[in-house]
Amino acid sequence: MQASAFAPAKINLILHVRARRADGYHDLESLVSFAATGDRLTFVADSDQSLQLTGPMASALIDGGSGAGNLVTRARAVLHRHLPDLPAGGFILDKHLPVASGIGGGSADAAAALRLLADGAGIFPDHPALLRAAAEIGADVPVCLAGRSRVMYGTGADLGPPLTLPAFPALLANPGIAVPTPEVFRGLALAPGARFTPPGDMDDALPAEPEAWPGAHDRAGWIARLKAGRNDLAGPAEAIAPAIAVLRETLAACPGCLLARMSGSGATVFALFADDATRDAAAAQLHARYPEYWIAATVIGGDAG
Ligand SMILES: C[C@](O)(CO)[C@H](O)COP(=O)(O)OP(=O)(O)OC[C@H]1O[C@@H](n2ccc(N)nc2=O)[C@H](O)[C@@H]1O
Ligand SMILES: Nc1ncnc2c1ncn2[C@@H]1O[C@H](COP(=O)(O)OP(=O)(O)OP(=O)(O)O)[C@@H](O)[C@H]1O
Repeated sequence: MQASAFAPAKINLILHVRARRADGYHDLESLVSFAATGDRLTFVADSDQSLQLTGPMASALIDGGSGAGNLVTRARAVLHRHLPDLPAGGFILDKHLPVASGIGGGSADAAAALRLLADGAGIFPDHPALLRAAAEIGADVPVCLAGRSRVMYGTGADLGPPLTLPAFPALLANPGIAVPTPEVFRGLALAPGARFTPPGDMDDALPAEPEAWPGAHDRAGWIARLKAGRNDLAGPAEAIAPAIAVLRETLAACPGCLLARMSGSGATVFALFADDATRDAAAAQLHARYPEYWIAATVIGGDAG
């Protein structure tokens, strides 16, 4: 028996930092959505428990990525502690997303592994053991488990209800510069327990309820709402890697671009476009200017999450 699951890129459309906690982690509020671009994870029942890697980004993972440090292997080990009766088998990870790039590829892979193992064990994906395991594996794994657009709170374990966004033609672009997540958070320079002060000290709370957000077909409403938000990690990430700001500004200046913003702790920048034609023209322009960058023409929101 073989089963496969898509592991889509996670996009932080808005990411507001709230405070630095006593344990050093930062409380966040983030509107998260998903792209139609991602990795693919296949579970091969009854084969050995190995992890094989294929795909253009497989070599970006340390040690070939197939060791215990891979989040797919870790997901299995953590879930096994919660649910001892898991199906035997191995995984094949077809890796397409750039590693450590702010679009949660590892988290998406871990979430896909949890879904496949739960399915093989005849367990529903909303089983509490799955949610507990997800939160234990990493901050972005709970939101990746269902892969639906929603607001996430705290360090990622508290999730609002699913939201429906229009499907936006989009580009994802990564300059190939590693910006380590801990260093980006450190760049905020918040003391333990200190609150983050938003620009102008505005009330920028992100509501959870769908009624508080624009309707599923209100494209202009969504863009206005997204523009009113920020990614508070962009400043520190761009200080570490100024190429991110150049990329963001280049995308924002492309005809038809509605919004360009960094995702997560970077360095990937996403850009939403008015239509497929302007997106594809921007992709061609970007590729000509930065042939070494990873660029994916995709869709964010809609059916993709
Ligand atoms: C920035 C986001 O991508 C937003 O979706 C995530 O919160 C980051 O999630 P992640 O990559 O899974 O991060 P983790 O591996 O859990 O954390 C790496 C390091 O970043 C810092 N960190 C991370 C998340 C958070 N809310 N506050 C933090 O201060 C901590 O120093 C932590 O040790
Ligand atoms: N299957 C995997 N895919 C990607 N990274 C993995 C995987 N397994 C382990 N890792 C490790 O996890 C770390 C984070 O990788 P990932 O690609 O999820 O980061 P990210 O895109 O910055 O995520 P986030 O947006 O959650 O911060 C990297 O250091 C990487 O080596």
